[in-house]
Amino acid sequence: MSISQADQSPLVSLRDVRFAYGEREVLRGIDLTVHRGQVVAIMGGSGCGKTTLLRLIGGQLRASSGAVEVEGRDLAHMPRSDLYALRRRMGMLFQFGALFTDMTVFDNVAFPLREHTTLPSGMVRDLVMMKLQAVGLRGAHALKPAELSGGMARRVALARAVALDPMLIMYDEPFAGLDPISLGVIGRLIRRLNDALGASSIMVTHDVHESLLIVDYIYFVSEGRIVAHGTPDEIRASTDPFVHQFVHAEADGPVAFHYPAPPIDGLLQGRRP
Ligand SMILES: Nc1ncnc2c1ncn2[C@@H]1O[C@H](COP(=O)(O)OP(=O)(O)OP(=O)(O)O)[C@@H](O)[C@H]1O
Repeated sequence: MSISQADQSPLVSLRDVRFAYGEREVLRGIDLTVHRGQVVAIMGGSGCGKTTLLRLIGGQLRASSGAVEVEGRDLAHMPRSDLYALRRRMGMLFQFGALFTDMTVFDNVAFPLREHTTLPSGMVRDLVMMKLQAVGLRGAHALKPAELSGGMARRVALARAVALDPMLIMYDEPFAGLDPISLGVIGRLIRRLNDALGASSIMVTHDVHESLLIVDYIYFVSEGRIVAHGTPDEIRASTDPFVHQFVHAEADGPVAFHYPAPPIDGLLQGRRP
């Protein structure tokens, strides 16, 4: 990212954001910034609130307190019509990027264009083919999802997520279930599509190694709080125990491997808990 980009106001800014599902507080004061042009990763253990963060940024959920701003506008104070217009400029790739199984690859990618625009069919065709070309699957346009490998299906889901040329692309676990080669391909595509579209991207992921290769900045979330953040170089050099556990895939550390239990000694040799 160039210095001039960094100087601009952030595209996404969360300040002291709290959120609860009913009585259950999930986010407990989140501060997070995404600058224009950046690819940012949000990492953390299962259930720590990562997907909830994406939903807040996408305007599908409203913060209990604090501010969620996109392009400098607080989503909580935006008229509904403006929020819908804003959402159309966000691309989303949900967990496993489910495709419509009864539609061809072409129709899957064309879907958002047909839903949200009145473009003539010739232009829809050109746009779909350009997006499929960008993910290397123009030749697969007539196939059905069942005829694709997992990595190919994910690439189609990527093409669909960027069909409307979003300013912000959000990915929920884009690497889930992929083999190591497909994972590398998807990672590089996320970076390339971001840069080619002049967009910004946020991805929720467990894959720290792939993230370190492609992102500009990483936030670590634990128990609803940001516990560490930094550039890939800062994260690699970090001595923070939480970061260390993630980067070195250690089973135990601040994120416990064991569900809380009494010491095992008393359980062995036939003794009862
Ligand atoms: N609609 C809901 N109603 C009530 N609780 C919810 C709801 N959605 C999520 N939760 C709870 O909120 C917490 C955070 O969920 P979230 O999906 O944001 O976590 P996550 O970090 O994305 O998890 P994972 O990595 O496992 O997908 C979890 O404990 C979850 O059970």
